[in-house]
Amino acid sequence: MVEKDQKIQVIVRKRPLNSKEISKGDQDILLNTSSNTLVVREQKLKVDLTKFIEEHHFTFDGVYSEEITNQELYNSAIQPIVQASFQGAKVTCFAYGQTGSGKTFTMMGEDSIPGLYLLAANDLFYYRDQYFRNIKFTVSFYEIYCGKLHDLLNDRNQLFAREDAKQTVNIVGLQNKSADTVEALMKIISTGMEFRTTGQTGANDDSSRSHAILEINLKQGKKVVGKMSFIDLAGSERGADVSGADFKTRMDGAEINKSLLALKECIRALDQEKRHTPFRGSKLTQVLKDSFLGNCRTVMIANVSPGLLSCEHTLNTLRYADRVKELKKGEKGIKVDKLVNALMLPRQNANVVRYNVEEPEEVVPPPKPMKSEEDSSRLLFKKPNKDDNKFKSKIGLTISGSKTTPQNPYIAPQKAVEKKAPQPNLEDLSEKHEQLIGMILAEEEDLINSHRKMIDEMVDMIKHQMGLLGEVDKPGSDVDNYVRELDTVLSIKEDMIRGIRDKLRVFNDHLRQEEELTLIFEKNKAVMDVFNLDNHDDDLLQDMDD
Ligand SMILES: Nc1ncnc2c1ncn2[C@@H]1O[C@H](COP(=O)(O)OP(=O)(O)OP(=O)(O)O)[C@@H](O)[C@H]1O
Repeated sequence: MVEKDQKIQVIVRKRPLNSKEISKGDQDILLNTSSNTLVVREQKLKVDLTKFIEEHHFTFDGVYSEEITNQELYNSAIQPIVQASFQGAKVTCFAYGQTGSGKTFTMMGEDSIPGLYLLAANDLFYYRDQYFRNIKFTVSFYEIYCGKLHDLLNDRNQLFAREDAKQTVNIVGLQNKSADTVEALMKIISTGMEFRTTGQTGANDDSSRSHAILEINLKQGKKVVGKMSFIDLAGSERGADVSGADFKTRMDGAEINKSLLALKECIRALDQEKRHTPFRGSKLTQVLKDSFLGNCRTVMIANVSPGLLSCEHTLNTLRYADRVKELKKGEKGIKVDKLVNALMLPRQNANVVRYNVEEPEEVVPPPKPMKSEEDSSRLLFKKPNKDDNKFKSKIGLTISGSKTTPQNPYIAPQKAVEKKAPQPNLEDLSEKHEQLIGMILAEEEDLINSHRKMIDEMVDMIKHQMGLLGEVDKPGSDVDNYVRELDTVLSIKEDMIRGIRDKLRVFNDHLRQEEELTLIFEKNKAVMDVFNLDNHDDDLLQDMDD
């Protein structure tokens, strides 16, 4: 399916809908249109609440549907690089994607279904036994969690990456275990998997917050003559996890984000044969430096969930994978499907197509309101109190000389509405006003809580920075790490301040709007009261006319 000797391949693997998703009524929104193209059918709502589908078209080196087995995926995309590792190449296979998109299923397999680890192990030993009897295998397995290295084959001991004078990155103290049989190799891997981080919360899904790096070295004597690495990357959605509950979660999310961005940049640099590759951008790319230099081959598997409910994450994964490798000119033919062409639907941009949905679709969440615009449309008035006449005296009414009474007392005088949209129904608006007040109260509470939380996080941040300074002051310290962490801390600080400022601004805007609208309301109500009185109090109107 994919070209055998490409240096970099980016492929997509779609998993089937699972029973939970099916029982929730989730729908498959991914369409394999060919062996290397995929369409995401995103359901959206227009401002007028009509539904439409936006199609996003992608092209990769290979797109594997839910029917493709691990074995078929392996034969097509991974076996060629396993073979290349016997020709001196450093080969790397990345699994990228949202939590639950099938990375572990692909890498480890499940029950009696073998994953890529086992399939590759079988072949490594097979080729060795057939053609390269003098080669031995050693294995290391470690993870990067919160920017720190932990040895999965040695009790999760912390490890340190050091760059030597030749700028080779060495991981000091990393265990390298020999594996003489497939079974021994698999045993080492499953031991390492058990050590994968469960994090402070003890939740298993915390493994999705770490990158796991499995390296199988092909050795002739002491010399490494080839290398095969499998990298199970942190859940792609974790990078966006910067609004987490505490400073540590934010740091962690920011670190994952940074490492995934740096990885993308490094692979792009490799693809475009750039002279500079930004390895130092993250701990992940720093330790993988060797795998990006010289004779190397990389396969990135972007795992995606098929359901509508995962649409946003799926699009993020595909966009990331799409940018990892820009297919060369001519390779990226955009195929707009025939139905869409037949409908003469407008193309929004290179790979996005939209059309209306005729049948009512289910599960379409409404778009998030745009803060400034939407909120102002909710501007609300107090419920009119028919007995409340105090405005009459407060407001100087300017009603035209006529005594004609409007049919509907809720309509303000003609003069007032001439240049404006029709007047709102005061009953409705007063109800909405109550909602605005509710919103303001909730915003106030949120603002105060956020401020309190910011102060707590600032304290954590200061402690962290003191630790960082303590580390960098030590002789032979990891300055790259210091620079990266400082950068992360500062950007978290900026985000935090920006976040709270935004809340403050919105809160202030709402307060102001509420004041203005109450005033407008009072004027309207006063007018209304006058018209109500008109039926009963000719003397008053006469007074006002006068
Ligand atoms: N290709 C597939 N065929 C059948 N089932 C699959 C496939 N891919 C994934 N699944 C199922 O989907 C579920 C989630 O997959 P998996 O645990 O591999 O996701 P993950 O990306 O590794 O998530 P995490 O980051 O939480 O470890 C599992 O129950 C798995 O059995």
